[in-house]
Amino acid sequence: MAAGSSAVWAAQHPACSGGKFHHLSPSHSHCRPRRALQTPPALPARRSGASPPRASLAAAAPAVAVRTASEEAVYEVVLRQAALVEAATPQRRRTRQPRWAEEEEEERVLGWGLLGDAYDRCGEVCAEYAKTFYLGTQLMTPERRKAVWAIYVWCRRTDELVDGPNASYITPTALDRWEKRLEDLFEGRPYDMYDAALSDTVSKFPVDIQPFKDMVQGMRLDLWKSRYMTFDELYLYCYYVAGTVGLMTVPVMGIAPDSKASTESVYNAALALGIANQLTNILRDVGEDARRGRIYLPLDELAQAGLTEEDIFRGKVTGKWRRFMKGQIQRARLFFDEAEKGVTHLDSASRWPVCESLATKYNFSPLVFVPTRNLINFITGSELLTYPLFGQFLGFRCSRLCGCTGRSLMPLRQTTTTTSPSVRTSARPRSCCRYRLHMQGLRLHHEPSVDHIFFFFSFPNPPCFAPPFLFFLYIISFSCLHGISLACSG
Ligand SMILES: CC(C)=CCC/C(C)=C/CC/C(C)=C/CC/C(C)=C/[C@@H]1[C@@H](COP(=O)(O)OP(=O)(O)O)[C@]1(C)CC/C=C(\C)CC/C=C(\C)CCC=C(C)C
Repeated sequence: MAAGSSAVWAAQHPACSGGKFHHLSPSHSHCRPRRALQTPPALPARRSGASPPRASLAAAAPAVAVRTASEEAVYEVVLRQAALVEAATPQRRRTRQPRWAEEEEEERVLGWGLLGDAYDRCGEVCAEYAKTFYLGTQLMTPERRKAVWAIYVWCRRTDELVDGPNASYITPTALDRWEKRLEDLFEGRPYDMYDAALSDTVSKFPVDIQPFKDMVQGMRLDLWKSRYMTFDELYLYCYYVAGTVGLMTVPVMGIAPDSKASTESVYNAALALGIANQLTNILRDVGEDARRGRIYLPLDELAQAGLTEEDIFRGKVTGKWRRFMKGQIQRARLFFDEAEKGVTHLDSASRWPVCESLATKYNFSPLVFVPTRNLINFITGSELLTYPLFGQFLGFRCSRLCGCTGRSLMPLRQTTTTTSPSVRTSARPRSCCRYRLHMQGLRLHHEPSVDHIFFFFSFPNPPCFAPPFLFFLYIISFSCLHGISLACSG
């Protein structure tokens, strides 16, 4: 499990190491492993040293390699999902029937009727919200592609509950209802077309409900929690809202039949990719979050760096801030490293969209990818880490705004719940600009903005002296080669 940073944290808090639930208190009840997490069924025997991220951490903090409370809790879900997959596909390493035969059969089952329509609708949503990802899924077998679409749509809708146009009306009760609806669809009682597609998916693939429930739990946190005292707390949040995506999708994407890696290690990598992405988003959005009164940074580490909440709110860039951010970036990199190791063990037809997710974050033209890692490089290199605090103030917007439409994915019924003022003010603020534009019915295209300039800083030794078209080629080849080498290796 990705845990590099936690080991660093544990190294700084030796009294708290040892996997004890040392920091749990009533005020941090979300950190308490829930019953479902504590008693997973049929766990496979735990291999010693089976948690790769620990190894990657060992370099950073060789003395400590013990899971923290959150990591323990998440690890249980990983084991549980891995066990489910192992049980469902005992012969996964054997050769399969030819791909064309699989595809023909899948098309026959999914290609027509109401279910076919439901999946097509999911595909349309993906194509609208996540174009590059959608294109990547075209390389998957039809059944897998459609299943990943269905999962994507459920995640997007869940996220939209607290991040969409009706976020201020969402209460814990509304999230409880959403979770009940999830349970129903897992039991074959879908509520609408999108649910029907997911219901079909979970009946065909060995997907555990726990990561889905955990994502809802992450949305619950967002309703009331705006501070994270330690990285352990933040880690759990990142698992809830992003690490879960990896656990949901790998059972669908499949592990390469000839892979020698343990199922568990592939799941650890998948988890790491989600966490790496979320940490990157957090570092990118420090300024935007601060303007909403939120700090998704470990406050104890902030204090150790000699920084206060006030410094964040003031957007003051100092030597202390840069040093602090470098540490945070280093941590995100460890998670990316961990994720990268797992990609080659995925079924070859499923690797592309993952490589896209690993290698790209913002597409500022239909052709050009900017690697996610390079968002991290950019945060490190560009004007020495000032962007997360100032970028948003200066009005830089990410081109992830591309491709949004004014259509909400939520049924009206789900979003008209009334709420108390306190809940209303604490609803998650991210991407609200995007949704404000949604509300105004505007369609956003590639925003010409200063953030394009930043891409100059986002590559090692950028050829800033080159003519623009050479630079253009440089970007394409850098991103594509990285993606291709990942997808083809192994
Ligand atoms: C193949 C593939 C990439 C599948 C993932 C498809 C899928 C189901 C995506 C759901 C994404 C989603 C809508 C989640 C809701 C919560 C949320 C918003 C999480 C954040 C994502 C998106 O960031 P973005 O910046 O685009 O979002 P905002 O505009 O800020 O709202 C997250 C950061 C989570 C993204 C998680 C991943 C990319 C993890 C994917 C992991 C795998 C596919 C496993 C890979 C396997 C190995 C072995 C490495």
